[in-house]
Amino acid sequence: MNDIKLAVLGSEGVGKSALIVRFLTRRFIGEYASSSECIYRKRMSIDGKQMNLELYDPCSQPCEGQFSLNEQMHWADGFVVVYDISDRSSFITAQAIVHLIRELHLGVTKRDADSVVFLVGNKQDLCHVREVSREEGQRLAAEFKCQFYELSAAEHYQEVALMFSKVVRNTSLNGKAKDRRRPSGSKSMAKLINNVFGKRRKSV
Ligand SMILES: Nc1nc2c(ncn2[C@@H]2O[C@H](COP(=O)(O)OP(=O)(O)OP(=O)(O)O)[C@@H](O)[C@H]2O)c(=O)[nH]1
Repeated sequence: MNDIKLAVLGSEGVGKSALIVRFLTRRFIGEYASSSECIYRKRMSIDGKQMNLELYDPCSQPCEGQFSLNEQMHWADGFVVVYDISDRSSFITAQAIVHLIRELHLGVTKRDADSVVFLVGNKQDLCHVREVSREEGQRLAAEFKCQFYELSAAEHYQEVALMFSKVVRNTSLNGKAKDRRRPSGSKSMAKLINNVFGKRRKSV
């Protein structure tokens, strides 16, 4: 599996764009337009293998032609679910998203119960106003079989890059395992859905 599609999900203002931009450009930019959704593209090498990565960054405000959550679930091979450690309500939203990802069944979407989900507590630099403990994050991740990270898009580049590289690697390995046991067809259906929705693409 050389084409990897990742959806970065979470409630408004948790730092989804900040994490993606940090990963793609190494920079932290304070403010990001949140009125449009984007698919960013990047070619990267993992274990000596070239990968075509697409990263979906949804917009929190309603915008034209927006992916519904269900469409996001169909589209993506792997998920990064983000919350803000200084905002409990964002943790509750992250919990609901992870639950939804795990709930949808094989056959309904291209994913199955084993799809790769990383749970990320962002804004670790705001730990003095923390509302969600690291242990709560770890517990949620363990319950839903996710990998767990606490990060700061504002302060960490290496950790953010490592996290994204791991999601890509794990998603690629997971896809290979699925390809071996899955009858052909579901992949082309996913591609069709992607073409029909014809998302705007950005290259960084
Ligand atoms: N202190 C701190 N602020 C951050 C961090 N990451 C993002 N922010 C800030 O949080 C705000 C929201 O960041 P965005 O990246 O736009 O969040 P988003 O989840 O993409 O938001 P929407 O596009 O509205 O859904 C901005 O003011 C960022 O500067 C972080 O790690 N630490």
